Amino acid sequence: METSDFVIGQRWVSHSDTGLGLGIVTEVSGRRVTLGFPAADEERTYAIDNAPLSRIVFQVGEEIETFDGNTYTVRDVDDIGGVLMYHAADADGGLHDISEVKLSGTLNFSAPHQRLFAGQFDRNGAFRLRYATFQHLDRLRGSRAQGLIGARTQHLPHQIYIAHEVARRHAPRVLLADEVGLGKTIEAGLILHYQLHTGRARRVLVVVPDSLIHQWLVEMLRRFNLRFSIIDQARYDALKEDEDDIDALVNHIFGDEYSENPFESEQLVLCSLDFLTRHPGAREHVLAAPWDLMVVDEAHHLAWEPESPSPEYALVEALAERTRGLLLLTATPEQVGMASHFARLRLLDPARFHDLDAFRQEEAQYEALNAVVRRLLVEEPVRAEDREALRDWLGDELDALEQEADPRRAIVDALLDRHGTGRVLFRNTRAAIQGFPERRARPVPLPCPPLYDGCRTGLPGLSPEQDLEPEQWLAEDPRVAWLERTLKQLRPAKVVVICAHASTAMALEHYLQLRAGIRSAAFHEHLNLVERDRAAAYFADHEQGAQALICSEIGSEGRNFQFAHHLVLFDLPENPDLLEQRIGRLDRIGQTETIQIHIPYLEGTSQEVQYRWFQDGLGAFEESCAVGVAVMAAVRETWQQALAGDTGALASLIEASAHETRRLKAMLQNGRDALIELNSCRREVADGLIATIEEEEAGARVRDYMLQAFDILGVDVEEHGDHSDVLRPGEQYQAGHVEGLPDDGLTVTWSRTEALEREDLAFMSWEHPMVTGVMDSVTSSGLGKAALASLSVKALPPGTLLLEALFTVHCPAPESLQLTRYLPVSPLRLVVDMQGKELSKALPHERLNELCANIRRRTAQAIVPKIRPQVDTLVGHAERLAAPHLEPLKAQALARVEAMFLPEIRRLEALRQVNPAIRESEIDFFRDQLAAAREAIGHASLALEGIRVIVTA
Ligand SMILES: Nc1ncnc2c1ncn2[C@@H]1O[C@H](COP(=O)(O)OP(=O)(O)OP(=O)(O)O)[C@@H](O)[C@H]1O
Repeated sequence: METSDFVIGQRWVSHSDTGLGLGIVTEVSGRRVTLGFPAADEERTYAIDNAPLSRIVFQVGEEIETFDGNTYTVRDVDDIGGVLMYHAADADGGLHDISEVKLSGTLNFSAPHQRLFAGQFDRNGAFRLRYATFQHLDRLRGSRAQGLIGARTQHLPHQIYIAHEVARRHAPRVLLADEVGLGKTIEAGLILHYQLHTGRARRVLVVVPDSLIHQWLVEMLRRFNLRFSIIDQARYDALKEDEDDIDALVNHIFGDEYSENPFESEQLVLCSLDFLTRHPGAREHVLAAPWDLMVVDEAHHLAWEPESPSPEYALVEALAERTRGLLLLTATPEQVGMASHFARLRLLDPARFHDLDAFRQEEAQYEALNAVVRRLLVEEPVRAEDREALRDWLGDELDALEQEADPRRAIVDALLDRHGTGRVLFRNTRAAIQGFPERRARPVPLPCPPLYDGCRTGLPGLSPEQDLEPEQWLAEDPRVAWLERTLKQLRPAKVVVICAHASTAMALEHYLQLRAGIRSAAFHEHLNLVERDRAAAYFADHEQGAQALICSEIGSEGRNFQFAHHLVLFDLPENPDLLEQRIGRLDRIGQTETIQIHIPYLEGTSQEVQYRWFQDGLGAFEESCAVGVAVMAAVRETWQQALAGDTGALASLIEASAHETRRLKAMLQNGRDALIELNSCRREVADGLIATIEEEEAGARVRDYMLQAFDILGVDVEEHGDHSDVLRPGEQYQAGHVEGLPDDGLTVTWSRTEALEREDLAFMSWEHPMVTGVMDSVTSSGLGKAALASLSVKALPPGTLLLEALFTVHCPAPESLQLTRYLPVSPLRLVVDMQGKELSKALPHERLNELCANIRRRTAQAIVPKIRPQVDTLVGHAERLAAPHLEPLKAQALARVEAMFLPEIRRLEALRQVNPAIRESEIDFFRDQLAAAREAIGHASLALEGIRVIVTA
């Protein structure tokens, strides 16, 4: 009997809709046949003449599955009246007779030749796309640029360096402490993007102050295509409303207010620290949810004293213990003191930072350490006294480090880590980066009105309006009239006005808007998040927007106002780090002009003292002053006396502060800062990375690939500009393969430069979700897995069969091992003939693409059953020829795994010498990971991922 004659009970598959699974013939009537598809619970009727169906016949040695889930291996097949009877063995060798009627309705032809035999083959173009996809994946996964090419950002060396250095780590736990406005949010975004893109992390929690929620949300989406979900009170309120009465009753009985944990239902969560610490339910939920990576912005809020950690610190500590990756961001790490700074380092790496006193003593050694490190990097041979110092610092570990491929670098890294903050702290400064516009202080001394007679001095003198009615001070405080005048003079220039208190900001804004007719907006903690963002957006609007934004201190943190060049400090903060935060709103990447810092102060009051101290003692207006808090601690008493009105104290305050500033800066420059700088940006590495990224972006590789894919997947492309296109679903659109293409189309650019100028265009890079989605979809689906082509070349007689086979390395392993990092895709292409000769060099892929033609589907379907034995032989030849390629790939992967884990293990062993708190189990964790990875790599195999059967004509 011909296998194409339909008989009730036979199993067939639809090659136009493979998702239906394995069908069973239920009716044959006249010229029509009806099939049931149990897996899809569907029935379809076809015209017999052109039914897109292929008969499924399992061969001896193949595995079959029955509808009750049992599997068997076929030993023999009989045809009984057109319906097949399989004689098959179970796992114990017991033989069974199984009619094909009993076969499972789900069909999973993973092997390409099985797909071919089942009629599930594609055109040549799909096979080419599949091969191209594996090749690009392999190149991209092996590239140092991987994870760094998708962001809509400029390539700034200090950011690229940090992102690359941190994001590759198994457990990225660092303090990003660049000076204000140098792009810590962007660095964190790059690290997140990298970790998510490479599958190192899936669940991310970002914790920020209330006022920065929206900015983070927007920045992550527009720059990194990362869509975060905000969890706040509103989300909890909505949850409560959604719960029906029965839930409420159950929860009431079991004492659980919310049955759902919203932190578990989202992958990328953005949340305010304040909300988490205030809302006990949220606190419990966030701790119960698993996270791979956590980011805490403005981490200086995590105050800590040895006996009394703040609730914010305690919560972050609890989360930090449960989370592999942790990024803490602050421009002013020492704002609330040295102890808190140490405590944050401890959150990151408790094994290394376990003793505050020891940490303090280490700081005293930084100058000596720096001197040795510098010499080590440039001098040859190493001086005898330096060798001695190295032996002291590193002990026996020195011997192992000397065996490394680049021993000097390994020794320097170990020194920076074991005796500095090397691995965990990154800080870039304006001085090191250069190219920032200047900041100019414009003091405006004003007479103090009698109104403030009772509160000119001490801390109240910094904001004397606090205890008065707004009507009164608005009328009499000369800073108000000056502000009105100045804003009018500066019109239409945008001006950010910052004052310490919300009440001052509110009153001022009210006055400017209603009485002075100046378009302004207020930004303070009494506005809700939406109102704050509306105010910031109104201020940012170039044409219709506000001229002035009047902020309370919360506006001085994290926000981006670099489009403005004028800053008015309506009052001055107590803390020099807060001053730096305020100026940092304008002094940020993207600022194009000199920043004018207007400082109206009332003569003879605390305001004048504070102005003179900041200006003459610390020089903190015109330059970023990282030592401000340390100087403050040293001169605190004199500062308080000066604020209290003691003019003699003011002179000594300025002198002592200037002296201490110079001394600390010089000391840090030679010690701590120098060490941190060494570690924070290695320019030659950063430049190399940027060159690699730019090389990847140059040319039109990603566009060419996507055009190839769009052609197969039915997406219409219309040229839009030099680097941009409009994409629209076409008639043959295969929605399942293309993520995020709206029905009415999408305008995209393939150029980073254009993407930075035109935010309305989607930036298509190798890491855009649509591109990665297409690549994933091609490799994980059967698209292009099997193809049939004809070839006419004189050299080969007609009817000759060739096989172009594509293999990749497969290594099933728990996801947590992240083995794809070490074992690249490594696509292997072979071309074989029936004699088992390997012809890939003689017939390169591109040449075959030119020469091969598609075979009409009906003809192909008739050919396939006839050439089945030959195809099996060709596949056998290909597998035999491929096998020897596996071992070298495994060896390479093993070397990479060891290079990752062995230094990690050695480091913990070295740290344990000084820190008994490191448990053996912590070191065992890495040893176990290494052992598991070794074992998994041992089981890696080559898998046949695609075939093109070529028939010469
Ligand atoms: N590589 C980049 N390309 C384009 N814009 C950038 C880049 N890096 C930073 N920016 C922009 O510079 C500004 C400052 O960056 P960001 O907010 O990340 O700084 P920050 O160090 O977190 O600041 P702060 O200390 O105030 O929190 C932002 O407007 C950001 O969008």
